[in-house]
Amino acid sequence: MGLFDRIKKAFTGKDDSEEKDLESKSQEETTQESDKTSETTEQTDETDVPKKSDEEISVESKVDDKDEEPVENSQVDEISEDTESDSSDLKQADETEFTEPIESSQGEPVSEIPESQQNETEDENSVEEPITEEPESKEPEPVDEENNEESTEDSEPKDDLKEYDEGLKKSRNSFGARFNRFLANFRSVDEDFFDDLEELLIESDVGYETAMRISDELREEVKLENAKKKSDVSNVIVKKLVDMYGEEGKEEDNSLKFSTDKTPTIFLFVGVNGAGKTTTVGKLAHRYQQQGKKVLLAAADTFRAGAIEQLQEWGKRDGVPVQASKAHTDPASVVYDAVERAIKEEFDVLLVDTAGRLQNKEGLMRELEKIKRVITRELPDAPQEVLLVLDGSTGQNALSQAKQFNETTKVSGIVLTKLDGSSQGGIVLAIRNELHIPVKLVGLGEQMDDLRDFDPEKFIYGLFKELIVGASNK
Ligand SMILES: Nc1nc2c(ncn2[C@@H]2O[C@H](COP(=O)(O)OP(=O)(O)OP(=O)(O)O)[C@@H](O)[C@H]2O)c(=O)[nH]1
Repeated sequence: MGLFDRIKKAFTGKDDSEEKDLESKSQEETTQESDKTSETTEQTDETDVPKKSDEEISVESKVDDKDEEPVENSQVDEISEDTESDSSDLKQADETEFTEPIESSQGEPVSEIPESQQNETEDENSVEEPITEEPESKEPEPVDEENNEESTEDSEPKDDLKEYDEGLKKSRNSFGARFNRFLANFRSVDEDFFDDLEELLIESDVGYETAMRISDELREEVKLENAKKKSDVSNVIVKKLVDMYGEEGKEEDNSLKFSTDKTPTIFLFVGVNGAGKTTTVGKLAHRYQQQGKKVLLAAADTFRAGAIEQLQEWGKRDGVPVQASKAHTDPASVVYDAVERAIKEEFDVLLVDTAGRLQNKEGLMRELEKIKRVITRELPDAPQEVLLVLDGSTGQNALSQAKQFNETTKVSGIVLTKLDGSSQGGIVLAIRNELHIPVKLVGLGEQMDDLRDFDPEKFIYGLFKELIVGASNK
């Protein structure tokens, strides 16, 4: 069973093949009924349906012809080579102070989907209905600074599925609206159909290569599945997207690696400034601290003014110590001190926050290499993870940043942040299909517990919910 059918079965209780069986059964029954009652008409050719409904669209013969398909390069977003200029756009975000209420309790993963949720999903709009903006979720009430501790204890843990569902609402609406506009324009599956489909996919950040691959494979599939109605075509497209994603990720291990002996586990966080490194370090420290682990943070961004204080602020909120030095100290020496301390004082986890920007790109990459060498010299199995933090809302820039970082600093996993924002979501498909670096964590908000282990099935459901469930309401 492909990923699409697995997700559909988990969330609606039935998969496509069962639906098709049901459909053909009911069609058979209807035919038998009409045979009995019909007094006159004898249908000689079963495929020749005399009256086509408005929705039906013909698959033209040229669908076959792959070579003739025009590929418009101009549709492809230019991928910026310069991470420093990418990051300058994000600079403003640095200034944000952490004034949000502190929420606590790491949500534990839920394996079962609550029944109430299943029923709810079955009532969702079908794909042919425009997906209207869902109402924004209610902002959490601000919490009085002095009462933080009390509310931390009282707050309910968020469950994973709900977090994915709520966190991906904007991305889902944006993809859904785009997809509906695309479907609304269609009358037939011809060359224009494939041009528009490629445009839709590229705009949704799935990446150029992936968009072309999906488009090519769909030519065959639309024919094979004999997709004529809009709902059939839509189903084939979403199924293809999801199944291809499942296929590409078969060998992928999304779990975080830990030290296998008594030595501390070290995670090194890299990425351009503003991507969300410090926030992710703060969120993860909170998680491990809540699990009873002894956590140390290292402030190895000694370049950006305010970066050390920002991490120290997180340390205070999390109740964990921060190894820091004065601004402009050699970051490798801060990391050396942190590793020594982590070993000596038997910390379980050391999280290292690094600079997102130096005078130039080469300098940054050299610095990251030096930090890694210092760690490995002290603890040969560390760092257990080099996590590249990418801002999910920067689309294709995130992909080019990942390529650059991976060339110089071997990245073991990706943290995709700000998926609760205006991300198109497709970047997750592009990362898997084009980079093959596993996404390990996702940021679904700014609060302390808005960091989740990446769960591909919940992510895909969160992103395509209406389209997957809608496909069962054909
Ligand atoms: N909505 C949302 N905002 C996030 C998320 N993760 C981080 N942010 C915000 O993004 C902004 C930048 O985050 P930082 O953690 O300072 O980024 P950084 O990579 O450490 O930046 P430098 O320290 O300059 O290298 C802050 O305002 C964070 O609150 C997320 O998952 N969702």
